[in-house]
Amino acid sequence: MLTVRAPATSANLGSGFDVFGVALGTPADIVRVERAPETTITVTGAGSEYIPEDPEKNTVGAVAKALNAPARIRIDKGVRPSSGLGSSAASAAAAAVALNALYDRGRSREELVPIAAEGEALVSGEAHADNVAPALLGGFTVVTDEGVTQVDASIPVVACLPDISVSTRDARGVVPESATMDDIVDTVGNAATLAVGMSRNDPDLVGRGMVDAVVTPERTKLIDGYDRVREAALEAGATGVTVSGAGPGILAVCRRQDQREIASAMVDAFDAVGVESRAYQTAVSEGAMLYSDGS
Ligand SMILES: Nc1ncnc2c1ncn2[C@@H]1O[C@H](COP(=O)(O)OP(=O)(O)O)[C@@H](O)[C@H]1O
Ligand SMILES: N[C@@H](CCOP(=O)(O)O)C(=O)O
Repeated sequence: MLTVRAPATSANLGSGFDVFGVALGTPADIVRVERAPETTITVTGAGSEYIPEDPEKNTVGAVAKALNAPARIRIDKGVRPSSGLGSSAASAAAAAVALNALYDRGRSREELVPIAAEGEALVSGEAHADNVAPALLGGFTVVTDEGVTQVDASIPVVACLPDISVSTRDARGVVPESATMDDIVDTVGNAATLAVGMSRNDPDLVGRGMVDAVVTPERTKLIDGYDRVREAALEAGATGVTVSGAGPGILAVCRRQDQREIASAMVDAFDAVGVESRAYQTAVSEGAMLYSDGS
């Protein structure tokens, strides 16, 4: 049996829609695999009641099919589905690493990115790889049609997850089909600033580069209390705040000393609009880890 832990991820970071992503230290999914004649899946943990165990409908089933690696797969969810924290991607990335090792497929982590993205196509309609790339490679990743660029980074963040659900498929439905040239120029500048900030481990530059006037404003309408929570986080010292992935999670970038206060300000702000939430005080961290061979 092989066990893999794959982390939650936060995609987009505002200015990098469908391109940027980071691996988070917590939460994470744990996936265990054993060889079997046919793929079977069991799911326990956070939000497992909303996750299909049918291999045709679960992201890990798509990965097992793509690697031609049938297995008994057990998923222990730490990342709640429809969270904006790459829940479906965490399972897919973990399964890709585990099944690649179980069947000695010899694929590199980079080669596993499009395979894990097959799972995303299954649940959100498009094989966007901006969650599976950081879940597999760790740090900060830039995904384009030409491939993936990765840098290790260690930026403190608070990921605040309200007790509401927004499906990635629905949130992709509100993405505008076009943008003005002014907005495109601003977005390129912000994205470049953010990427430099990641490579320097500079929370100020990263926060400044998270601003996006194209996709994010449409998605914040789906999150009760977003403006209030964002203001509260900025007042408590966050250097930048945006929607995590497709939402409803909200990501605040910060300096380590401000992290605790930001977490409590965000939870209080959601509370003030009648929404329960939980805040993860974490950081940009490493990718999927192959834990053990218990056989
Ligand atoms: N292994 C899995 N983990 C989480 N969600 C899964 C998995 N397999 C299929 N799903 C489905 O994917 C959807 C959640 O994915 P998505 O909307 O992209 O949310 P998230 O942003 O948390 O990844 C839910 O409908 C869920 O049932
Ligand atoms: N780029 C995608 C990312 C979705 O992330 P998720 O964590 O919400 O699945 C998008 O913005 O649609």
